Amino acid sequence: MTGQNLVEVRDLRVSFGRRTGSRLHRWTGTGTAPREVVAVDGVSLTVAADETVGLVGESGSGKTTLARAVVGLARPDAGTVLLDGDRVGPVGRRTAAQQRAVQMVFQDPRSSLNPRMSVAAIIGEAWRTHPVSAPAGDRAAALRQLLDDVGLDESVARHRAGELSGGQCQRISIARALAVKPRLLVCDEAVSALDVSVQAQILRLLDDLRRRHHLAMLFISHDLGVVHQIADRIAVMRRGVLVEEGRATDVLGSPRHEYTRSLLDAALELDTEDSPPVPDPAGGEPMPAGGTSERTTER
Ligand SMILES: Nc1ncnc2c1ncn2[C@@H]1O[C@H](COP(=O)(O)OP(=O)(O)OP(=O)(O)O)[C@@H](O)[C@H]1O
Repeated sequence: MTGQNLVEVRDLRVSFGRRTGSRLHRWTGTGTAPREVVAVDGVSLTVAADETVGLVGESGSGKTTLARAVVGLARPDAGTVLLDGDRVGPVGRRTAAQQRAVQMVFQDPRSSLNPRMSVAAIIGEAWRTHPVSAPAGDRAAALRQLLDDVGLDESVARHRAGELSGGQCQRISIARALAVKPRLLVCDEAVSALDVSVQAQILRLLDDLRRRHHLAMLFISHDLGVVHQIADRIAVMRRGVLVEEGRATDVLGSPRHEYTRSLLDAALELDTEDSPPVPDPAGGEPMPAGGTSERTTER
């Protein structure tokens, strides 16, 4: 560990369908796992405090599995995840402080929140799970502040999650993560399920929050246009392997790996009709944002 690295992943390997009986490696498709799938194959990656690392790659390249291992939701076959230089295991083996330090924001904000719970109850539950982060004094004021931080009116606190729009739900997911005062936010396709205009708002919010709260971020997306807007560094994954990694401007401006070039070409070829253009860091044609994302309307 280099001192300022908050998270360091070393030679991580995660596979599925190998260890039968392991709940963490249970096949989640239909029928039985046909064969071993090596989702993450010897990946090393660091995220420094205050840094946003974008993790890109096509569907199935292993991004989510790597993220889940960082959060502690997937158990590696080999390799290590270090947090502040200390080796950390899966969730059950992490200290409360280690669990609190790494929070995840998922792709589908609606399914990651209980639709019957009020926003106040959702945040209250986060504080109950991690009491050390719960406000010592006025909880209502702390809740108002949290909602204000994510750009929501205090009246939202009374609403059930099921009554909110997709964009509002994602703001609540972010507020729930922030409530426990994490140091790393792992965002897994956190804007992919949102309408393009809402995507831009949530991206701005995340960028603003990470600066104000001095957060590090691992931002996962298959959409280079989106990652370009937020990442300081970009890591490119293909078939479980990290093929390229570097400063965002370098990776996007002069990609070294053929696969990165093909991702860039695909992004530039997309129909940009409803996507706000993103300036090309190399000074060339603008890159579309949100072009390859699934899109749903907010409600
Ligand atoms: N629970 C699981 N059981 C078996 N195989 C899995 C499981 N989760 C992921 N995989 C496999 O691991 C590989 C990597 O999947 P992963 O979801 O990590 O990729 P990804 O890059 O995040 O893709 P996507 O963007 O589509 O989510 C894929 O081949 C996938 O089918």
